[in-house]
Amino acid sequence: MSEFHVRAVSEGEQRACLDLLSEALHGKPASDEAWAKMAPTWPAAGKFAAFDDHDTPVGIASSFDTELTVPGGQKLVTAAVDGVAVRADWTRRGILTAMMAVQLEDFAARGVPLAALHASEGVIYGRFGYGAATFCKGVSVERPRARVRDGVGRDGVVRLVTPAEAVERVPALYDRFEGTRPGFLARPAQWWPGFFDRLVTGNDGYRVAVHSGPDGDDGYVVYQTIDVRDRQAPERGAILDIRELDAATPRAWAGLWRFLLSVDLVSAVTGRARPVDEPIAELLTDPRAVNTVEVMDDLWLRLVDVLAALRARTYGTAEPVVLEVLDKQLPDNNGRYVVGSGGVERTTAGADLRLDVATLSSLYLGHGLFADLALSGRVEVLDESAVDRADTLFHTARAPWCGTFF
Ligand SMILES: CC(=O)SCCNC(=O)CCNC(=O)[C@H](O)C(C)(C)COP(=O)(O)OP(=O)(O)OC[C@H]1O[C@@H](n2cnc3c(N)ncnc32)[C@H](O)[C@@H]1OP(=O)(O)O
Repeated sequence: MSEFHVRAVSEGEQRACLDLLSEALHGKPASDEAWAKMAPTWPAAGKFAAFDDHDTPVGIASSFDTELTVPGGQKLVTAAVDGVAVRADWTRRGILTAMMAVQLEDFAARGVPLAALHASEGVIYGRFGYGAATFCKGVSVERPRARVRDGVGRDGVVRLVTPAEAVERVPALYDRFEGTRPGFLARPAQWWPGFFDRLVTGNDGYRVAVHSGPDGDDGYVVYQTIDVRDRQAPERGAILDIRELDAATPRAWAGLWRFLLSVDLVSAVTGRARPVDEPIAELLTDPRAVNTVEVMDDLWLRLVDVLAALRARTYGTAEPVVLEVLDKQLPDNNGRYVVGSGGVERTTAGADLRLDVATLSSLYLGHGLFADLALSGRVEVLDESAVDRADTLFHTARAPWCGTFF
């Protein structure tokens, strides 16, 4: 059987790695034209690959550095893992395991405290210390029933902008949203062309509307209408599907929703990746106009430097707890940590709760409860009274949400 070796990707090898990724995700190799556009956003830096005996890439693990907002508002450097694949004829031979090991060691050596990704399947990344840390919901709002409460969302102005204007304005606008929620991901310059620009300048009919309040532009929405009318049911109207909706203020948020629900010939406004606690029903006179159609994991997080990550976030008010953390891949993280409102230290005191790094990573941004994970055995309880304290310490007022695909 052929062997493989894992090493950093060199200049000139990126295109073969991208083709490998596209094929594993059942896409097509990039055309010369597509690659010319893509190349500047797909640098060799941050990429590790597995190569066969002929130095042909058979696995890829790519990432770029950005920042993630943690509870309390601090932004932590985060490796966003944006492309992982193994060629179909090389799977289940340990290539992903080997690439993850090299990648995590690289993050740790560079002092990157967090890593994050969106998982193609729920069973892949837990073994490497990642836990589902933010969730999102899919909603469908029945437009004929949806009346926005009087006086809400009327303070500003919403205007449709051209794709060129959206490409120019929205990145700066997006920077105004920093710190609004735990899980918020900064979008570096290399992110925009491949995701936002391609979407709004492409042929799928995406429209962009910008909200302006007293301090200027303060929110935007990207949406697409899908016309499902036919001769038998001309009254059905189109589906207006939200791809992104972000706002710097509650007023801008309400104004954008009021606008979306005012678009004519629309039967339903849908969104696939909204925050789980987005209060759409509260905006309407009939809360039953809103249907939650699914709740999905969103961002998977991995604490790479447990002490630095625990120290970076704030906590609720409760007596401290001692957490014992187990980390197979990065054993420097193994040990006990006393976590309290006043800060976090390593400790030799006895543990109250024992958990692996994937479980801690999924709780870190404020999603979920220690109590629930204790029920499933993912948190081992050594002191019963510590469970409530840990939940009070880690709770966040707003549900964590990422909202950026990469
Ligand atoms: C962040 C992102 O980019 S998400 C996108 C991830 N990529 C994809 O989904 C593309 C298609 N799939 C693939 O390319 C590959 O199957 C990968 C990358 C998911 C897995 O690569 P492999 O080299 O096969 O993984 P590896 O051999 O190291 O497996 C490690 C363990 O995980 C398990 N595993 C890996 N992938 C899967 C899977 N999709 N389903 C179930 N178990 C899996 C293996 O069985 C193995 O378990 P074991 O240690 O108990 O034997």
